[in-house]
Amino acid sequence: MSNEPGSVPGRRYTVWVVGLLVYALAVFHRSSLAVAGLAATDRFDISASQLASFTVLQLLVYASMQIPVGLMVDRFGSRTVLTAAVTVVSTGQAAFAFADSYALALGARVLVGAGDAMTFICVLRLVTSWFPRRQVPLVSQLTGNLGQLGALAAAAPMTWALGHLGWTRAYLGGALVGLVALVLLRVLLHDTPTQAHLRGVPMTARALAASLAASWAQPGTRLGLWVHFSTPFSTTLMGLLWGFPFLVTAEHVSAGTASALLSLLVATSVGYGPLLGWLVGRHPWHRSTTALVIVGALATVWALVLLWPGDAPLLLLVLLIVVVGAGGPGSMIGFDVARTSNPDHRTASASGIINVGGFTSGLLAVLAVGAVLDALTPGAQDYTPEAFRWAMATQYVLWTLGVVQVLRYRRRIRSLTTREQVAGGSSMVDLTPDAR
Ligand SMILES: N[C@@H](Cc1c[nH]cn1)C(=O)NCC(=O)O
Repeated sequence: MSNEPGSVPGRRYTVWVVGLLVYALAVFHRSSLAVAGLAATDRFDISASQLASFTVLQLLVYASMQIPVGLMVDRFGSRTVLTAAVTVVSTGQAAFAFADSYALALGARVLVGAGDAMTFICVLRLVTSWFPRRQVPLVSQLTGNLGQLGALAAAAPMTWALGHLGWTRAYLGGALVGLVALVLLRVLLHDTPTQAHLRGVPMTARALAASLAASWAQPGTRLGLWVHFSTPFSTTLMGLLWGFPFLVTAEHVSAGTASALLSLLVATSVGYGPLLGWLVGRHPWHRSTTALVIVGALATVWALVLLWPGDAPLLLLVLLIVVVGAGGPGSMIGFDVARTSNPDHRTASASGIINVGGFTSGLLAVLAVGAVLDALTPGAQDYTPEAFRWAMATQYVLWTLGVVQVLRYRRRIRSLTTREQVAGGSSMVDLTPDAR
């Protein structure tokens, strides 16, 4: 019944918009270093790999917190965890504003990663509680995609703020937006149409482990994890760290064109939402096929760019960006598979398991590219186009692993469910010994 709150359409959208704004703010903080690389190198007197360590550490903290955060959301509800999220991310960003050493700045990025890690799963849980079941795939897609607008706010406006207001005021300004978000969420956001706070039952460590094991035992949770692993890392790689240097150094486009291409990446990523949300809601049996098509398109367009003799033409780079933009939205399919494979009281912890996938593959991709670049240009000041091509080609290792696992778990789930069951909104498998 909690999924059919038909009498509250107005409040439903208010809650969703507030949740979406808080998520977009988290994405803003997550991405706010992308345009500040040179300023950060100067301020903390650090090398390129120390600069990359900010992003790596942030992703590591994010990925490692997903399962505890999922359990926290199922136990304490989205409103409470979102309040903690905004407080922690804003404190981290304020600390980053005043940090004057590499060590302090790293500590601040840990807080930013931790607060960010607590946000998205809360908002997905709100969508499940407030929207009718049939609308959940589309609204979840729109949440993930529109939230990326936070990355756009972190591009040009942050460049302007850094240039005109200076480091401390630019980052502090971002942190202060958190106060507005806190007021909005305390006043307007309730966990469900009937409860301000949705509390799960207190559980012992043993019961928590059993609940996680039950989610993990569902083949749909594992399928969702591998869908989320395979689809988004190209987008992360390009959007968070290596996109700009790859386009400028390996493809010889100007800094302005590279910035425009990276803004296009965010814009296209937002644009895929309605199409994928509709496809997933309409053809749930083919969710994994949709994800595999996206991975196939990514692998193909990257092959064209990397094998192109000399610099790829601008049109091909635009195509690359448009296809890479589908990775983030494609990963949302993973959350949908996990949602329909688990009961409502485990939705958030199942989402936490899923979210580990894409942030682990993103982290591995960022590290692999850095490692190959360093190995192929030891001691060199500038990376060569050749080194960049080999570095970007490491993505094929992750795609191969992801596709093998997606095929494996989809075969399993398809042998244990029927098309009718999945079309009816459930891919949950009865795993009790009697049922097998
Ligand atoms: N894949 C993202 C969401 C997304 C949607 N479109 C582009 N990206 C995801 O898993 N998000 C989790 C988060 O915390 O951002």
